[in-house]
Amino acid sequence: MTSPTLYRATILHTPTNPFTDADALHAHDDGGLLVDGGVIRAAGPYADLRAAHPDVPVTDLRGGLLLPGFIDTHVHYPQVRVIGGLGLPLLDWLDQCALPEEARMADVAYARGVARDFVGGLLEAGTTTALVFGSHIAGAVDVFFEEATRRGLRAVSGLVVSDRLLRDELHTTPERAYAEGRALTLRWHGVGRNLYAVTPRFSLSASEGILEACAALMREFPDVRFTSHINENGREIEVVRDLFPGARDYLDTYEKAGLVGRRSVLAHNVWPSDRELGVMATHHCTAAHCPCSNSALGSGFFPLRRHLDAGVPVSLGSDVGGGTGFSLLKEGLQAHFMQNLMPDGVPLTPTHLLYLATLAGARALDLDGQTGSFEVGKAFDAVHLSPAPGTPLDAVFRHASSPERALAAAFATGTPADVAGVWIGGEHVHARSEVQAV
Ligand SMILES: Nc1nc2[nH]cnc2c(=O)[nH]1
Ligand SMILES: [Zn+2]
Repeated sequence: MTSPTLYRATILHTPTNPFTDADALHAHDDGGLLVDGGVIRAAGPYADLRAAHPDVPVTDLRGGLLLPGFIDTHVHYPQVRVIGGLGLPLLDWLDQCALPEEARMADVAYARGVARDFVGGLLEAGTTTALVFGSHIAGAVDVFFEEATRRGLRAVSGLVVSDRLLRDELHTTPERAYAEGRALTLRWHGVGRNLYAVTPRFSLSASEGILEACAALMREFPDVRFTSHINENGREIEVVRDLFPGARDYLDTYEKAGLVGRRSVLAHNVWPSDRELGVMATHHCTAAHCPCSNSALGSGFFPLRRHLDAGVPVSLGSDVGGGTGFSLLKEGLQAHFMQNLMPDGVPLTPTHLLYLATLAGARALDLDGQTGSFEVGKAFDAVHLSPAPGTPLDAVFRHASSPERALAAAFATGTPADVAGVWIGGEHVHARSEVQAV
């Protein structure tokens, strides 16, 4: 475990939900966090903490912003190398870009390289916890958890299962899905920072039999998480309707199997019915909003206001590789743009964006007792944004009239190049390599 450290920085976090609490943003120009054993033991003005703990070594992070580590609630590990397949709608993009690459994960050596690229990409973007769509290949899921463990990421992931309409190499059977999922759960769930997520790809590629196998796993391991896709694209929704003639709607395909609960995260939900929103709210099931992906694949505008009015929790996802990169700053900005462009959009402030990128994700994963904000008793999961001198963001930071103004600029123009350091459970898991001036 790490020794006690006092972090000094401009600190911002949202210990509550700004969609329901006008005072959700907590900002300290010269704040302090006392961290011991990876856990935040005290928080407040730096001067007060220094006076109370005069002998503890100080890590001075002034000149930037210290935020809770970002929480990406929808991202695909095998797709990191196919980011950028722009201009195709979902089902064509899957056929032409994503699925051929996902089939390559049968080669474990290849999967190892992909896992390194993927976990490195998350950490460099400031993501400290991620709900990760694993691979259809069990060996490649092991490789992912090994790499997440090596780098210290908080990973929630599992075997992706499908038994129709993808490619033969990616199909399994309900029996094998259950057996491999069970073995992976026993190997990884609750081991270190890892948690297991039962993950049927989407109802289009999942028979009732395989959804039932997923449900059997969840009954056996009631604290695993559940994730899948829903209501992303018009054509996809039509096919699901044809495949499940007895279902009331898309959500019903998961609901009938007993897969919708407070530890369920459904990605996209661009085209929900009122019934679906009502059921998601009743079960505290989260919608993971992936605005860059929705734009890149032309999926549509996420009806955030309808989700909020119905009481459905919403978090953010990068959806790499349908999405365009790992930065949740960029996802926040794109969410803001899209709401601005909608007739009934929700005006999103920097405080909303910070919440969506942090505590909302922790709540979606039922990890808000451990991460998502800087409250005493939580793990020290943090991202230090400190732009390189001479960049426009550096100029804004140096002249910002308030921490909130600097936060707005971080969402507007920040990138992984501005992530100077990342901590998970008090461990310094990423430090930006400084480019030498020539
Ligand atoms: N965006 C996205 N949607 C999906 N629906 C089923 N699989 C996928 C995927 O890989 N990406
Ligand atoms: Zn996805």
